[in-house]
Amino acid sequence: MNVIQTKPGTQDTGNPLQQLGKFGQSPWLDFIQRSFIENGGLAKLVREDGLKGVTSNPAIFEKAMGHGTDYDAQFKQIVESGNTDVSEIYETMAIDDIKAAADVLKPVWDETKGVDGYVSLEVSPYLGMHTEPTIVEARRLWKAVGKPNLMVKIPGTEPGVPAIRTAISEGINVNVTLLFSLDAYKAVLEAYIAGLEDRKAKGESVSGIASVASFFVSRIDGLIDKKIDERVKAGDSESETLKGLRGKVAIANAKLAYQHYLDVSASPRWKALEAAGAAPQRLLWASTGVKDKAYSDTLYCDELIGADTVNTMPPATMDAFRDHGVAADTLGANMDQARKVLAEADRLGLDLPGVTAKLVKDGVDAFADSFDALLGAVAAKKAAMAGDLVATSKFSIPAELDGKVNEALEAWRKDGTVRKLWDRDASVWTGKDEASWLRWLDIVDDRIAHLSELTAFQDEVKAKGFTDILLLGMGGSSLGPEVLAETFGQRAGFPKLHVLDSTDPQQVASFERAVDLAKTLVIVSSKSGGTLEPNILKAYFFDKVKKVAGDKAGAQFVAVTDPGSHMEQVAQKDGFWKIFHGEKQIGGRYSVLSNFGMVPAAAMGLDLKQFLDNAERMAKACSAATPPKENPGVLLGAFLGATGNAGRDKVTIVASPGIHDLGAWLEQLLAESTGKDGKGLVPIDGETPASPEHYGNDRVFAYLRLSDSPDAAQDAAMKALEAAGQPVVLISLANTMQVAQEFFRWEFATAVAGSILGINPFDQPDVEASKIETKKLTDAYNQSGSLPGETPFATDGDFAFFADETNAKALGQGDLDAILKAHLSRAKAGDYVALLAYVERDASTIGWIQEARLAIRDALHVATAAEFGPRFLHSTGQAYKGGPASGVFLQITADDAADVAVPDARYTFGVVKAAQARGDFDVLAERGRRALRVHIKGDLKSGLERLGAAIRKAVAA
Ligand SMILES: O=C(CO)[C@@H](O)[C@H](O)[C@H](O)[C@H](O)COP(=O)(O)O
Ligand SMILES: O=C[C@H](O)COP(=O)(O)O
Repeated sequence: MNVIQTKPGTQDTGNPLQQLGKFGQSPWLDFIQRSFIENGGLAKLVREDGLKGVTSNPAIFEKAMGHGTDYDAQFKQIVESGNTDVSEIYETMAIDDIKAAADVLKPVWDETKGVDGYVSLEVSPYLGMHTEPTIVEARRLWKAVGKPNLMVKIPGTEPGVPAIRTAISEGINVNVTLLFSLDAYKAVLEAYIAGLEDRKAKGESVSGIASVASFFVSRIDGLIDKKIDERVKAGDSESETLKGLRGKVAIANAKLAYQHYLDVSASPRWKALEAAGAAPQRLLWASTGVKDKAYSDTLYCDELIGADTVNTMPPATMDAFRDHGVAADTLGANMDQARKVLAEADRLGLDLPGVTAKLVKDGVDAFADSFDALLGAVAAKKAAMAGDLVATSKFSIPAELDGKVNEALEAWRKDGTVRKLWDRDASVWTGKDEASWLRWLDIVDDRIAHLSELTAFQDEVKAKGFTDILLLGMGGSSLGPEVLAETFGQRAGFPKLHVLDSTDPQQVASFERAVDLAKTLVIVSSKSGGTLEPNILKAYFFDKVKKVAGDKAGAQFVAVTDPGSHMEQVAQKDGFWKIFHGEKQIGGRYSVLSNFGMVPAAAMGLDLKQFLDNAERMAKACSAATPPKENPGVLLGAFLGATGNAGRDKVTIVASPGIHDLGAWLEQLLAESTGKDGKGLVPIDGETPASPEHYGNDRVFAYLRLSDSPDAAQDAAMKALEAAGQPVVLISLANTMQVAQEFFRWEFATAVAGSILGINPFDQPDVEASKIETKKLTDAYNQSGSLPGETPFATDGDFAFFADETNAKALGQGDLDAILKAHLSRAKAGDYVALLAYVERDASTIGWIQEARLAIRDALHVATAAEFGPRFLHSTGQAYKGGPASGVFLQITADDAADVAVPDARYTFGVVKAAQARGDFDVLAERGRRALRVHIKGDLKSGLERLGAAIRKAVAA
């Protein structure tokens, strides 16, 4: 704005700007910028040119804040003062500008007794089409600025009109923006009058309330002239008349609006309000910068000067008008000519109503676009300033996919879907019950608010001197805690966390041996409280602890469960030390930042404040106000969703050794959330990365890299994959505490990907199916003392092979080698092979399954999953049964060397595990999946060795 210069010698006679006052028009400035206020530029205009007001809009703030360094100092201070989201940053800075400008203009307000001296601040452009939120926002801004010379800008759209009436009736000064048509203006003036009448009816004063109606000018000519030019170019027979209308329609339209103002001002209805002290709602000419260089640059000033009006001019227009504008009473003149112009425009079919309707819509959209750009710039600046305080993501996407990801991001921006998501709008997904599953969005704030309960528990656990914590749970209730245990290890002065999520009798016995039950805190973790595994595991360990602690066993038990669950009743009956509640509106796989993760985190001695602050940082980065391209959760979700839709549905997770277990948690989040209705993402965790030729074109790679201790081989492999054109997202965590950020980022991304894939990411229909089949089998066992008989379709020594009829037919009657060859050779490009082992999960079985899966991957170039039952049933099991039918499944069961009894039940852990394997297999078969079960009799170790050799042989060329 320092381009504005007062011409020497104009002070005495008054330059054109100064002369406007003589004709009853107030010049306002359509511009705001911090440096311009701070360097005295604004005050100078007031002092020297008689400037009487300032208007701002989202586009103006975008220009001010989105570029340059004016706001850097305050920006830094806000970012450093705590966790803020981008809209809070924008608003703090915008409100400070508005307040500062209001202070500069306050003397004008005083002198003119509230006629002039206003500064306008617009409600969020995202609200333009919603009445109630607009009212709420107008009240909020009015209060936040707290200056008598503020005007809140509200769009004069159909939904805006009732908001204007309410705001006026509440004594809020209103600048009505985005007015293009006479009809819209009439409705707005009516709302103003009705708002004042409402006050009067309530016995409240109507004086001291100010309003302007911002009627946009140049944009109308912009569209009409374009139509004219097209018609002329096409050789329209009325070309000459059409050309004569260029640059005339907008002014004629404005003149008619002014006539309406005059008519209404003379009406008895208005006179009554005026007598009671009401001020008129003046017409303000906006959009007065000339767009067509062929016109005089003061066109929309010179022609629109009249009493009781305002012209808000962009800086360049103000400079031009000061320099060579002509101040004269023009607005009421040549009315016949104006009417003629409009009649001609109508006759020639230029469709002014259609043009103004389009301009309203375009105007709302354009302000939203500007706001997106502004918030995007704020977000980018914030991210740069945060450095590695927030884990970063970098995408490497081949061109053909990049377009699809960008399309998804742009669609999310245009449709305001991030805001809809945060508004819990189920239409983001399938429009079913999704809104009831979104409490995870604000659970971090909730836990921070209740931090003292968790830290008190932490202190008590420490004081009690437990040596171990045994957490019993499945899926969402165990995998989050497992990440904590694996990532952070034992903390000084606190017990060691062990997570048991198996019904394998050997595994149960191993865990029992690993802890000193007299000094162990047992956390029973089940959201529903009805899941079979945690219930029988609780029964087992409660019995065992009773043996060492007698009646005081309950004092070593804590339950984490949803309010009113069966587990809560059990815990109450058995006198558990504590019961922590989960949130019913959070599904298990989204529960890690609720008590399901935070209670074990507290017990193991994690710094909860630091952990939750980290999670909050990411939650803020993913906020409703952060546009998709800067929103880490949306970026990742769009990447996963759009590439998934393009056939790259195997999400291959590679994580640095220090955070390796994140993959197990991610598997359940992605697979359970998206793998349904025959669609979805199939997570591939723990596959050691290989050179590019080992992969097909059905993959995307997510590399979670711990910057302080990366793995060189992983780095090299991922670089090679990027170079080979595989889509890769590199997520860099500065330290292990940032796993808290990844929990939130990936939850958000999964919800976004679910929307793009067109599924409900919050149900798990196919997990339930397996549970039902398992229950049938355990019920049968309880009645008869044995599981229903089954006959293998083939046997080979210690191996027995089971399958449904269709699979059995496809696999034939051969020996181990032949059957495995027949089965594994069914895996073609784009398929995946999943090994599902129902055996103890320990170093040696993990080593075995890894070796087997890598042999398959390297020979067949297909994705592989290496899973242990029953834990995967609460995780990837959903996608295997409900997701894309591209899986080839090899289920591995074995005789149990020793079984373990379940208290008060006829069945044993071994029976439960067998029922789970069979139940799941039945559902896989029923879904037409390619599935084979191989049962190992006798010694497990040698059986696995032989099976491994057969697998390698089967896939060898
Ligand atoms: O509405 C007001 C003032 O009330 C203005 O700030 C208004 O937004 C601006 O004049 C226009 O957006 C500028 O229009 P244009 O030059 O982009 O056509
Ligand atoms: O992912 C959730 C598992 O199916 C366990 O459910 P739960 O927490 O209700 O026991």
